[in-house]
Amino acid sequence: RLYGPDAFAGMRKACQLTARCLDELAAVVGPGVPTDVIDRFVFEFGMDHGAYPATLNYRGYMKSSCTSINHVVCHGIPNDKPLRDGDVVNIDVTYVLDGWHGDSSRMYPVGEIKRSAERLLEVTYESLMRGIAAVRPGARTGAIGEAIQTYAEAERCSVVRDFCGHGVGSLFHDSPNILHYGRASEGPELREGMIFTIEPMINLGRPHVKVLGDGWTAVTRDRSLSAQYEHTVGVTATGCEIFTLSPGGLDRPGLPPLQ
Ligand SMILES: CCc1ccsc1-c1ccc(O)c(O)c1
Ligand SMILES: [Mn+2]
Ligand SMILES: [Mn+2]
Repeated sequence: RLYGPDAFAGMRKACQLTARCLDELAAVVGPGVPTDVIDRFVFEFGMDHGAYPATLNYRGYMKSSCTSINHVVCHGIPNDKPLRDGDVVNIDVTYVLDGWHGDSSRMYPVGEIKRSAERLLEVTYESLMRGIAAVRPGARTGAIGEAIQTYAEAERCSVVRDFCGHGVGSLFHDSPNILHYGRASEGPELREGMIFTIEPMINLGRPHVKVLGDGWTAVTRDRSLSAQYEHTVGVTATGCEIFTLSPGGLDRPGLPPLQ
C-alpha cells in the first residue's frame, strides 16, 4: 500500500502523540512503580488526546501497552509487580488517532543500571538507526535487516528472528514484513509512500526466544538481557522520515541531562 501527503500528515500527528507519551513516561518510570501504573498512564494520556491504544482488545490482548523487562524480549504484559532498581524496561505504545496508527517503543533505565545494560541499550538504538539509514526508494527491505544484523553482531550481540517490523498506517499490521536480519538483495523493493515500523530486538546472549504460558510474553531462552527500540518511518523520494522521533532527542538512550 502506498500513502500520499494526507496520510503522511495524519501519521505525523498519531506518531507525535505516541512520541510525546513516551517522553512523559520517563517521569512515571521508577523503582517501586508497578507496570500497571505505566499502562494506566498510557490509557489516560490517549483518552485525554482523543486517541485509542491499538493493543487494547487486539487479538485478545487486554492492555494499552507492552512492558518488557530485562530478559523479556517483547509483549510483556503490564501487571502489579513493581519495577526494581537496575531493571531496564521497554514500553511499547501504539495510538490510533483519526484512524492513523503511531507505533513506537523505547527502553527506560530504572534507577542505576549496569554498564553492560547501558551498552546493550546503545547498541540496540544504534542498530535501529543503521536500519533506518538504509531506507530509500529502490533499496530492498533486506538492506534494513543486513544493516541491523551487521552492526549488532559486530558489537558481539545477537538479533532476535522471531518477530519483525511491519507495514503500518490505517492498519496496525500490514505488509511488508521488515526482518531485522538478512541480505540487502532480499525482499520487496522500497517505494516512496510506504510506511512501516523497524523494531529490532537485540540480545547480549544467544538469539533464541520462547513464549511463556500466558501466550504473549517472549523471553530469551538463555535468560540473557534483551532490548528493543521501535520507530515508524515513511519512505520519501530521498530516503525516509522518522515519524516517531522525539523533538528533544528523548527517544535515544542515556537521555540528555535535563536543562
Ligand atoms: C501486545 C500487542 C501485540 C499482540 C500481538 S503482536 C503485538 C504487538 C506489540 C507491539 C508491536 O510493536 C507490534 O507491532 C505488535
Ligand atoms: Mn510497537
Ligand atoms: Mn510494531
